Amino acid sequence: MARMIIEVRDLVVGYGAATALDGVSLDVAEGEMVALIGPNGAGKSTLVNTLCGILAARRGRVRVTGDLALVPEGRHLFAPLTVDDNLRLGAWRRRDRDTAHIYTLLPELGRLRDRPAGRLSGGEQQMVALGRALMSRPDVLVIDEMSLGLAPRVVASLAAHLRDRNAADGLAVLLIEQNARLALDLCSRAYVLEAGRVVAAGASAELAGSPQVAAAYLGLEA
Ligand SMILES: Nc1ncnc2c1ncn2[C@@H]1O[C@H](COP(=O)(O)OP(=O)(O)OP(=O)(O)O)[C@@H](O)[C@H]1O
Repeated sequence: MARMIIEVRDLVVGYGAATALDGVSLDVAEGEMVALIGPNGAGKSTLVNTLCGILAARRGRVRVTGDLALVPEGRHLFAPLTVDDNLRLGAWRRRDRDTAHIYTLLPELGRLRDRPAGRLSGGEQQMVALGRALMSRPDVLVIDEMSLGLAPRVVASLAAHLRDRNAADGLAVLLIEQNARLALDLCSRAYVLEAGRVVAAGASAELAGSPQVAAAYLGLEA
């Protein structure tokens, strides 16, 4: 059986009197690409912050076995620093901060390496955020709203890079997306989170074929 990289069991997380995650269980195995979809306010960011240790569980547990890197919503690049310097920051915990392999993996970044990150397009910035996360040579990437505000062509190219890293290096991915079509295309399994609870989970192909998911997330008639 594949080793689990992320294991979330019966997780309860809240803010003050409010409960944002109410008994969530979710797994990502080694080399697996898993999607988490859900509407605004479902609890997706709360889960990301709990996985990263920013928020504490009130009940249940979160276990991450291996190195996790986050591609955060909104990218959070250092605008005045060059692309190359932003990439280096992704390896701040490592002795090896050589960026050469990132330009091989993501060739689009090569011609941008000396440009300030703040003067790049949204798509270029997202590519830098992905490269920065890959700098730590993680076992699993948690990607929060990768496609937000980006043109379909850019999204397709980011998705192709993720597929390549998954196929070539066994990189596991937890893709948190409002773009359900992208998430279900790219990932083999998916969870649907609504109001802090997992309301559906399973193979992406099965979820995409379910009338409820199709109607709520894919814009198709139930
Ligand atoms: N700092 C906070 N204090 C109080 N309540 C919060 C806080 N952050 C989030 N919440 C609430 O927790 C619930 C889950 O929010 P969360 O941001 O995790 O959802 P989300 O799925 O990431 O939404 P979005 O897609 O809009 O980013 C929501 O009801 C939200 O209002």
